[in-house]
Amino acid sequence: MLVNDLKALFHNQLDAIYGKDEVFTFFFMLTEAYSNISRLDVALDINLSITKAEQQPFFDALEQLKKQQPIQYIIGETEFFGLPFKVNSNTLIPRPETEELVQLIMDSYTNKASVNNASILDVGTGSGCIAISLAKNIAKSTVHALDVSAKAIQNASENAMLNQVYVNFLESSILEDTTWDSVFKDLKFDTIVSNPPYVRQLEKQAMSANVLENEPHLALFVDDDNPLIFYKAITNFALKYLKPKGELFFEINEYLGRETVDLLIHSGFENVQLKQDFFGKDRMVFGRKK
Ligand SMILES: C[S@@+](CC[C@H](N)C(=O)[O-])C[C@H]1O[C@@H](n2cnc3c(N)ncnc32)[C@H](O)[C@@H]1O
Repeated sequence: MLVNDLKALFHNQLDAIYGKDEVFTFFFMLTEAYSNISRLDVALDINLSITKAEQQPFFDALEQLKKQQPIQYIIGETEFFGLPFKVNSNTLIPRPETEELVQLIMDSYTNKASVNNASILDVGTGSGCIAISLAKNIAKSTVHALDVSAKAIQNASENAMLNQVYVNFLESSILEDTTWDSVFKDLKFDTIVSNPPYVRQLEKQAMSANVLENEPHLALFVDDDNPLIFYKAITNFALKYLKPKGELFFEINEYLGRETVDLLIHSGFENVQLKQDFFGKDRMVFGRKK
């Protein structure tokens, strides 16, 4: 079959669901993942063809796309901070906003030449995207990462191997403060970072079906009556386990910026700042322990 005919079939069956541009992107993500054919190859060689055996994964992907399954879960891999990450339905698909959070932490280390052998903790690591990106990019750092989900820890461990970095993964709930001493023993951190669950139930109706029906709810949702539950627990944790002058970084719900800033200020953090993401939405809050 000609690759161009296969591409036409994708447009034919999916344009009405996703729009032409998105289908174009999906198709090339699939050709690169399944047959190592680049966009340029397709554009330059209109007679390029693939065998019957090579076609099958494309037909399977087409069916999954029709059901609005995320392309990253279909391919089983995505890119974050320039690195490859395996993803599956047990882990949130890493978002570009979270790359901005990682960049913020990287910048903080550029300004902190005095910190050697930085000790970093990522709470709610999921695919490990934050922890692994920091381990890869901050020289001589020791990175620890926590998640309540054993399947997420499994996925994150595979990603650490894939990216050839060491991360100390811990399976535990940050909400159970009685376990902290046994899990963390005498560890103290220069940086604690978290992108915890922060979507309220009341925001569900504004979410797209492919997120709601495919991504793990454990990673997404909090109760409407206590939307900052993770931020409160992690802030208390940071008061105990951050070194003096250590920093706490959060990705936040765009509608709860003021409340998260107040939480850090009332907990005694200094230099507390709210930062917007690329789209101009309140997305990051950070502060320094006294
Ligand atoms: C929004 S996802 C973030 C995943 C990843 N860090 C990222 O930025 O893509 C939140 C993560 O918190 C984890 N989580 C949920 N409840 C938790 C708890 N009580 N203790 C620790 N982790 C928890 C979920 O399993 C999920 O992996």
